[in-house]
Amino acid sequence: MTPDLMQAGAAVRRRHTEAGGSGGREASYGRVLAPGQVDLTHGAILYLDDITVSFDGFRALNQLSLSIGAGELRCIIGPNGAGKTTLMDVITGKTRPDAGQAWFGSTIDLLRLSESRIAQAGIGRKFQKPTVYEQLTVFENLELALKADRRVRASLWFRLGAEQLDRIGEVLALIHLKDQAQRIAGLLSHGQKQWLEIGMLLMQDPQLLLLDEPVAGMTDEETERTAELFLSLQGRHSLVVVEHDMKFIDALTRGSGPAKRVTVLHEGSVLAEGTLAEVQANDKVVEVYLGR
Ligand SMILES: Nc1ncnc2c1ncn2[C@@H]1O[C@H](COP(=O)(O)OP(=O)(O)OP(=O)(O)O)[C@@H](O)[C@H]1O
Repeated sequence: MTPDLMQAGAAVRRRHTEAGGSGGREASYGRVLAPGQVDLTHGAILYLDDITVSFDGFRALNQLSLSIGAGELRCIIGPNGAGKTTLMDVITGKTRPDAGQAWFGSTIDLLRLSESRIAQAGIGRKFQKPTVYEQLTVFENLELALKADRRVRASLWFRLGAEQLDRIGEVLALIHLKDQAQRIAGLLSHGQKQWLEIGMLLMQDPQLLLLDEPVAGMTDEETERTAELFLSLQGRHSLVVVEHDMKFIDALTRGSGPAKRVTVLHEGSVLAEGTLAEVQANDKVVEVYLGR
């Protein structure tokens, strides 16, 4: 972690202690119980510092440090075995690192939380394969995702109100499935199933979305529409997209809004970071990845 961010984080925790909280890691843990409250005072939604993960002595992640800004859309690329999936696993609590720190905002210590707490805190993950409920309609899938949200369950006793119906309508429009709301999900194309699953994640309004190879198996047109969808989400959500498809990365990083950064992983560490053009022009990147 950069010294200024470390100091800033420590100051926030100190202020909390002085205000009567328990302070330190316990304070971070306590904050997770108030969903939706991620401290973005310092601009970063995710901060990983010096993360190492070993499997039988092999370092899948090797002192990896990474910072994602609030509202940012970040692409992560890297050759097979670079550590991309392991990185996602650390962020979501599936894999515990041997060393390092992982913060969600300035105050939520991810290494202290279970996988389900991390999801509740506002980190949603989309795996490569869509896992929608094939027998249910598109609408019912979204409805179920909404009901899986503890906040909604507690307040609505499982009955959808106007606000929730509006939210489902909004997400249906975002994922280009408004006309398909009553269609059985099993009949959707592969790309549409992927969008539906992204929609299901969106129903829970995660602040950080992790997307693992979201366009694998999509047609060119579906890939293009997925890029549009992600670009429309930036700002409201922060997105980390792991992808091999360079055309898709190109579409994402060319889109409107602030310049998008691409991070290149290699052998468990960050090899390069910059705009797509910058990393493509980087000799080390060409050697280990793009030139293969
Ligand atoms: N549970 C595990 N046990 C042993 N080795 C593992 C385990 N998980 C990952 N690895 C190894 O760690 C390295 C990084 O794997 P990881 O799956 O994170 O890479 P990746 O960048 O996602 O690769 P790909 O693009 O092929 O999905 C690989 O060499 C992999 O074989």
